[in-house]
Amino acid sequence: MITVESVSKLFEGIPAVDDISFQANDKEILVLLGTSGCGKTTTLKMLNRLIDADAGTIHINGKNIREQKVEDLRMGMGFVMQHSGLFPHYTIQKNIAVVPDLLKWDKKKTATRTEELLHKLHLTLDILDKFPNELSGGQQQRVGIARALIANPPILLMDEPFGALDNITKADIHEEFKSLEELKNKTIVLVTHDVQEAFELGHRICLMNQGKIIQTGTPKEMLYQAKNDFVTNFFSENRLLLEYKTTLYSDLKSLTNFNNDTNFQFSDDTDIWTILQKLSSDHSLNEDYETLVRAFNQYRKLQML
Ligand SMILES: Nc1ncnc2c1ncn2[C@@H]1O[C@H](COP(=O)(O)OP(=O)(O)OP(=O)(O)O)[C@@H](O)[C@H]1O
Repeated sequence: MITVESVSKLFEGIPAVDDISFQANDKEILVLLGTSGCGKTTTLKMLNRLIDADAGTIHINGKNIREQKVEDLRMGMGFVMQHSGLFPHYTIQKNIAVVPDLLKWDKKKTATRTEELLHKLHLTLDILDKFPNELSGGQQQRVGIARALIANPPILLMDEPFGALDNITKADIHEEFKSLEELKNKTIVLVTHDVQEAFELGHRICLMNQGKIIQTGTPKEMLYQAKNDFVTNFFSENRLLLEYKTTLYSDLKSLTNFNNDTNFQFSDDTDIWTILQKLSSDHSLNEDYETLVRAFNQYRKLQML
């Protein structure tokens, strides 16, 4: 568990991060969300002491990060940097082997683990002898993730890990990311300015503005229990889509007017957006589509009461 308490950071007297507190629970994906310059990256870098906080404390599993060696701290954390952060003059193989080399792994162990990760991340072995600029943006970002995961750290810090991808590629990668076994037991703090990404990946979201955390909560809490107008306005542009994506089939099943006789073949944790997309691709399912939309609208009304 990561516990951040009353942490601040000033650059040239100006607060970049201003008295923030939050917790990232074990095995959750906590997203730091906000517009450019609001202090997300500074916050992330304070967790692994790439930047030292000026005030406040950060504990990881109960240990103050100031009271341990920086190298030890960082060995327990993978860091995926903005724009992949690969060393341009290193081959992919060398880029991935940075941490194993520091840990003095033998060559065979590094090669085996590298191959395992490339396979899991759907990368082919032929990229190992290439340089980063010979790979697509998506491939580079996957290599960045492989590099961060190689020594299987319990914590993963990710700074705009999918930032260079277009929206269609992003949506595919989000799905894949969520289903990666390798990530399931990790505590992940992920920085993004992309609202949809925050909603698709985050178990909880810290919404930041001007160095402060305005609200922390689940995606649903952000939508239906917004703390103030800033939060409401931040999500207003995509609101309907976000509501579809955060509402699950199980939420609607409990509604009294939901026609459960219809033979919906969806699991309880499927979101309504996904179900509507599937139903809309088949005209014979028009009635099911209508039933679902009616139930969704009733659910929305109840949430907003
Ligand atoms: N090394 C630095 N020196 C001076 N000012 C800095 C430094 N690093 C960050 N800042 C300033 O601190 C503020 C927060 O920056 P930070 O990079 O944390 O924001 P961010 O939310 O991650 O933005 P982005 O999404 O654009 O990376 C900004 O005003 C930035 O200009």
